[in-house]
Amino acid sequence: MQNLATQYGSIFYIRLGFSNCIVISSATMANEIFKTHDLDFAQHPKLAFADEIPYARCGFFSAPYGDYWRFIKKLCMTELLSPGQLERSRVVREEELGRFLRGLVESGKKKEVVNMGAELMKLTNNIICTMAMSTRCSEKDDEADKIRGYLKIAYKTGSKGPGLIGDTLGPLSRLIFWLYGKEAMDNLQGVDELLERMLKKHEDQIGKRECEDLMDILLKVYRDDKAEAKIMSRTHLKAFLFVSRSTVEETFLTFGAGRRACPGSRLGLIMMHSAVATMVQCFDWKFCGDGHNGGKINMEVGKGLFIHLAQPLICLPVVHFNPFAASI
Ligand code: HEM
Repeated sequence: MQNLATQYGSIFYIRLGFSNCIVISSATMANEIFKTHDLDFAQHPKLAFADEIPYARCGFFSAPYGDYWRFIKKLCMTELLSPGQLERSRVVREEELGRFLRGLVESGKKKEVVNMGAELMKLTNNIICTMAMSTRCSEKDDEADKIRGYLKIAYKTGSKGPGLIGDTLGPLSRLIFWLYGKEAMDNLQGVDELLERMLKKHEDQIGKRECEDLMDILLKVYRDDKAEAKIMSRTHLKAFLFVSRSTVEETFLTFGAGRRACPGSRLGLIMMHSAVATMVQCFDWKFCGDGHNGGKINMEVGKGLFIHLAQPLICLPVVHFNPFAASI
């Protein structure tokens, strides 16, 4: 895209399969799109199999710009991801970060290399799952294992076809759905049953939990008799909880902009800053990966829905400040 922009300028039109796209690459144009014409671009393209796959239209990202989207956005900004809720869930992040740090210190002491992508993914998943439903994704219990399994399959099948957005595939989408649709549907059926069980468990414990998680807050809203809350069905509720993960992209609009900008940007930055600060403050890093260029990190991007390195980032943490020294 960058090469094309150098050739064709800061605004150009491109066809991706059957989809029409406009690529913008200047601050002035971005301002024009996200401020002056924000409303015209507030509609996200729907997922390729939105009509077949349950949840596809009920999630936040794929929700059409309208009453439900406005309601969930308000709920995010005032409750779920509000500064107050982020402050209340600080202890969750501290605990998980401590666990992450302890693991790295142990690996450093044993001179064991670490797959950083996998460790950071585990850290983020654990934080988000605990904040959302008081369940750690990497615990050895049944539910956590299942969540991890479903997410893995969702990413895998999503990157093959069902996760495609817009009408990129045109009439071919029927063929792709025939190939991969069943896998996606079976997986979502499993997610649905699991979330239903977890919702029931949470419903039984309403008012008993000391620190409310996102599922508690959503359930309270769902059970509220006021008209606005009725927009939310049980499927909406589950779609919202089947949270998407994000990786960090280094652009000026990392979190998008305008009304569809990322509502989790504050939480994303908090998690990223504290993880990076911990890694820099406590360790020197020795890069040990294979498949890289003369000892340099290979920045080639892997295939899939989210931006990630094609080759795993394998490093040896060399401890230079051990915060647990007194207790270990
Ligand atoms: C560093 C981490 C993150 C990055 C780089 C990121 C980036 C983005 C981007 C680029 C968008 C699309 C904006 C657009 O379409 O214009 C987005 C949307 C979204 N993000 Fe994030 N995000 C991050 C973390 C999070 C977190 C932690 C959450 C929630 C827990 C979250 C929830 C969402 C939701 C719900 C949307 C859809 C908003 C809508 O459609 O109105 N994100 N994010």
